[in-house]
Amino acid sequence: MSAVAKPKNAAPPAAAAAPAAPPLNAGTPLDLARVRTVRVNQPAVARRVAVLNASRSVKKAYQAAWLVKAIQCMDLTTLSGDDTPGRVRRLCAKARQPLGAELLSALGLPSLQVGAVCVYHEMVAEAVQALQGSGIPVAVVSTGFPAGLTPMETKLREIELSVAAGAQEVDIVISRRHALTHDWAALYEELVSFKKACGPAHLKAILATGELQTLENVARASWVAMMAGADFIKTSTGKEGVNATLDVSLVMVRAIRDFQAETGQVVGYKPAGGISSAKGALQYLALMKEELGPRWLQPDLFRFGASSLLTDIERQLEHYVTGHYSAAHRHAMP
Ligand SMILES: O=C[C@H](O)COP(=O)(O)O
Repeated sequence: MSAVAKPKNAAPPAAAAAPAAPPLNAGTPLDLARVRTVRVNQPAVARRVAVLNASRSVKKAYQAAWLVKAIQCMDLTTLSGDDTPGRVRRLCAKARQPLGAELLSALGLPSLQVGAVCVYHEMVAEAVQALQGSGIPVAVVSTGFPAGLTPMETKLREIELSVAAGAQEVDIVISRRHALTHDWAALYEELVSFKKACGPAHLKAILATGELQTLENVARASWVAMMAGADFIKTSTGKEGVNATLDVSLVMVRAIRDFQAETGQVVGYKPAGGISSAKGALQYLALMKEELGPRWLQPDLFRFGASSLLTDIERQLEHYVTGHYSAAHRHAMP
């Protein structure tokens, strides 16, 4: 990077002190009557999303501060069949230092790191070792990710092995058929078993919303997952035809809001899949702030699941401090 100077007339992004993390979600008994009352007003969702899409995004120092927040809330991810220990080590180095030293200093930040590193089970031990001493947790995708069509026994063993290898967060996939056939009791039981197998690790429930057919199914599956003790609800694996969208996100965050109002339990949110632009990330941050409040802009309650988003954020931040865009390949992910 060419010499970077702090832009004039612009405050540097502030590094806010982290609030105390909420306890794990204890869940509730399955309340089928409550699940069945969940409705989604689709025209209202479309109107709200249109407003979000039309909103002018924040500029200059405010935008830089929000993009730094997006990095802090990122599950930096590699989920490829050709992942290697070397790639995972490079990803972990990036997780520890997501921005170059010069850029970091120009932003006035003493340090910065991502929310977590997300990998397949076979890469957990490598990631745990590479992140030692950083405080960055390792998240693992599990339970037959991405389709979730392996035997239950295998799924539970997979969770146990990953937690034993040091994963602190487990991103499980639900059996979509339970939501598609409205067998909410089966979905609840499955998730309760996953939660038990996680022990002290956080359970992040991937609903694979692009395969659930209706927003009502998304809303009801969100409720069942939270009743079963999910600490986060997550949209997608990144492998479905349709991944994270603002529509499903609105439905899911409103379920989180209502669940908290009715039970007192605080649940996090993770949109994932296809979020690769800084502009898109800003829309999600605005959604979280407006729908759930600033507490959901902290990494213990909000994460982006993304494999390539950091590249664009880095470019935008470099533009903020230098006034120039660099080539995307200069910020390529490992
Ligand atoms: O959970 C994370 C997703 O798999 C990442 O999806 P992406 O590669 O489209 O960013």
